[in-house]
Amino acid sequence: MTMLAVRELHVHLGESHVLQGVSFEIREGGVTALLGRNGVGKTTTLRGLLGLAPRRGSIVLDGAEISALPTHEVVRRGVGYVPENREVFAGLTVQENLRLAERPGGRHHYDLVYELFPRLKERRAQRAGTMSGGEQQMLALARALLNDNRVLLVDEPSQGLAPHLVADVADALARVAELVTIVLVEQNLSLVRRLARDAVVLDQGRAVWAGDAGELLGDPGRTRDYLGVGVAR
Ligand SMILES: Nc1ncnc2c1ncn2[C@@H]1O[C@H](COP(=O)(O)OP(=O)(O)OP(=O)(O)O)[C@@H](O)[C@H]1O
Repeated sequence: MTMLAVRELHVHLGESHVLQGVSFEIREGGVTALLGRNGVGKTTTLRGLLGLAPRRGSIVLDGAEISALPTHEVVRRGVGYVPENREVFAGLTVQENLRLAERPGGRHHYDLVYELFPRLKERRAQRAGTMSGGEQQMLALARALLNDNRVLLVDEPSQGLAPHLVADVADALARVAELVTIVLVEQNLSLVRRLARDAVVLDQGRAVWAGDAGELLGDPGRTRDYLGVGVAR
């Protein structure tokens, strides 16, 4: 089943026509990677889906058109966002960060979050800013999982993390992907290889390839042409 269908999405930022008619579909469940060279518009696509960037085009979430909705309404319909750089409140405790993320009127899945991330439970009284980067990334994911989300948009979760922390974050994302559909922007192709079932590639303001992530990453020519890198190990 299709969870998210994007048709002819356009975003202008300042003078730049960054997204020039992006179209793709995200299947329900698992991880779809949104890939492409630096600056191609991956973050802008996530922000456009959320209404954080002014957009034009069609965005259908689970059968309902959401492209004209304001951000808070898109979020209320079950689209969670884990932005780049984690953005946790460093001076607040883990528990306070989670409490601030509670979406009014919905259910809050503390049991799920603490089961998935026992370290957050152990550290619930600790200030977020004193935790490791990997733990902060888990807190950022936990904030999105606390609410009833159908889709999580996760931007560069491995950025700036030491390799052993990347492995922890990958384990967490793999478990989260059993519960909710994930759209993942990620430069670390070994992480993409491990987690993603499907992939969409952006280039020059459009989606230029979509299909099986393993097929893309298993093809050195395509990986080089689309992503500007050598073969992912
Ligand atoms: N506020 C802005 N005004 C004008 N141009 C912008 C603005 N924000 C981003 N851009 C440009 O839009 C393009 C897309 O940026 P975006 O961050 O979406 O790319 P990305 O694919 O996520 O890149 P990266 O892999 O480097 O994170 C870039 O060329 C960027 O310079």
